Amino acid sequence: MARYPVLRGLYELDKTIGCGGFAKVKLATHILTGEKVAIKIMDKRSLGENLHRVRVELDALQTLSHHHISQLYQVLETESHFFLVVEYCSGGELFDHIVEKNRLSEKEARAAFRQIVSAVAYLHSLGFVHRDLKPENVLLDKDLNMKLIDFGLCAKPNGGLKGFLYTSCGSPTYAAPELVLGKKYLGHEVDVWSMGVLLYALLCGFLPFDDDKIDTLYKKILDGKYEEPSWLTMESRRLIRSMLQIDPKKRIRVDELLNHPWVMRGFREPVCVNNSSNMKEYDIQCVGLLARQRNVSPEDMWELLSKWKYDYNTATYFLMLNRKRRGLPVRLFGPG
Ligand SMILES: [NH3+]CCCOc1cc(-c2cn[nH]c2)ccc1C(=O)Nc1ccccc1
Repeated sequence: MARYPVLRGLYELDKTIGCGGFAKVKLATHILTGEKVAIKIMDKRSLGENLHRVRVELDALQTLSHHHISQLYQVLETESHFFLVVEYCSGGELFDHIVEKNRLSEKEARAAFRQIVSAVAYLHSLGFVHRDLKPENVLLDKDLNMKLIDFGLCAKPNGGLKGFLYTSCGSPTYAAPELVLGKKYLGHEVDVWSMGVLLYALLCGFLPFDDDKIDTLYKKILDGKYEEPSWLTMESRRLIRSMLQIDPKKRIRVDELLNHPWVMRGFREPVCVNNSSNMKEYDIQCVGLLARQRNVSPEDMWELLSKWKYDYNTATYFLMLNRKRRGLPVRLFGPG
């Protein structure tokens, strides 16, 4: 008997691939396409006052569509649970890749960092801030593309990016000084700080601020002093220093990162911001195939799909489109 009857006939659950505060993530197979997905399962009872965060995450994920952000495919809700069906990233966590390789070369770190900056700049351009950027929340797909995940702490300040935030959240190790001090802060500035910690981890293989005791860790963050290993080039040191500025007003901005000399080295183009994966465009082959499967006309199928309800049709369409874009044959299993 399926543990979650609502998924029966739609997804086949496999192993658990992640366990967080009030969510667990399981690997699953989308039955109609045979594609692997990740399903984030949240028990409403354990959510408590975090229930509003799920609404914020859903609002964000239903708006976002970017090559370097784990795509939302379907949302299911029962009396006791939320289920977020999202893009599976078979390459696992960036964190594990850094540990495995000890540290990345400047060239590898630059390629990864450009993709992360692209996703964060896109997020900010839509008025969202992530607030929990850390290597565990940057995953890799099978082509080693970066995929940002976990928008459970993201926020959409009402005043847009000028709007202050007050909730202290995210992981202390990557938290900006103003967050640690509990001051009001601007979300995009704390995301830049966290990206600085991320870049440092990519290039060094360890964290700039770390300590087992939380108050010593906070002191180190507020002091803003960290080791600069000998292998760091002057340009890398300068970029990291500009991101790990204690005073958020002195911190480099995301739009300055897009064409920063270090980010541009070896590349002709600045980081592309609206690298939207425009999954919501009409594809005659996928619409036709799904229409036949559902025994409706392509017009009626598109009429249904273009409401983007993030139901099983949305998931099936997005997954078919994914396969087609990877040059794989588009097919559906099952009757019809
Ligand atoms: N720290 C990551 C654990 C949870 O894993 C995911 C979470 C989301 C997610 C959560 N919220 N939004 C997206 C999307 C995908 C994955 C995933 O594919 N993880 C994984 C894959 C292979 C090996 C190990 C882990």
